[in-house]
Amino acid sequence: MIQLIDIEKVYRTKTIETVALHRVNLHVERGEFVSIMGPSGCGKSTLLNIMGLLDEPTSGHVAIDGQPVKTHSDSKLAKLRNEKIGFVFQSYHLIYDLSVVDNVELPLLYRNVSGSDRRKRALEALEKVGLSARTKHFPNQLSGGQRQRVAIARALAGNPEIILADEPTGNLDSVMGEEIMDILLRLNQEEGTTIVMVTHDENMALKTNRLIRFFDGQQVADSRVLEAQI
Ligand SMILES: Nc1ncnc2c1ncn2[C@@H]1O[C@H](COP(=O)(O)OP(=O)(O)OP(=O)(O)O)[C@@H](O)[C@H]1O
Repeated sequence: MIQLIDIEKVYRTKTIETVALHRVNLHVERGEFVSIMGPSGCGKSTLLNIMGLLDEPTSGHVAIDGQPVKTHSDSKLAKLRNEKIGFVFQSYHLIYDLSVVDNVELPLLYRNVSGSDRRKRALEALEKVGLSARTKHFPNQLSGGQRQRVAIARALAGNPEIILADEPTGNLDSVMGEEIMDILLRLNQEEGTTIVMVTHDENMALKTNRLIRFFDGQQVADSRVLEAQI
């Protein structure tokens, strides 16, 4: 589904060159729930941004459904991102002046979905995350776990094939973190959504079906490769 081939990412400033990713080869298959772990600064967010077509590698290439995206125009990349990928971030990235349902509708505005259809899909997405009773609230009237559920509903409203989640439980206590994890597991198991999740929490990572560890910009372990060797 998403293939990273020989990815290298180097950040250059006037004085420093940082190799954030080095020779990364990774194929995320449809239906997988992959967790990515590794110490701070090892390149996890950089990896997720490249997978999500938010950033370009310095060399190597990304393919979605077997199609290399290297030669795509910015507008074609944006369309692909909007149609296939949902993003969930540690700090929710909600718009605090908009109600819950308006936040969830937002990505559909860019897809020319009619107003009534937008509302219907947003309400369906909010139902999936158990927030039907909070649609008219504003984000600052919600708990952290509820805000993250709004962010997941926003990702779901676009009906994405893949969700990329960067430490989705990082700001939450363990009970709320478990709730978010249960929602993601349900989406993966019942709806077949492919999920790639960066996490610092080993317990969360162990619930997913593939765990990849990074260190200094390189993959150092992949549970799927280990299983294949046993
Ligand atoms: N825009 C940038 N400019 C320069 N260096 C950067 C930039 N973004 C990231 N880096 C560097 O690239 C490396 C990887 O960063 P990245 O944010 O991907 O790590 P991470 O594993 O997600 O870290 P954390 O767990 O702390 O979020 C780090 O050394 C970081 O300082």
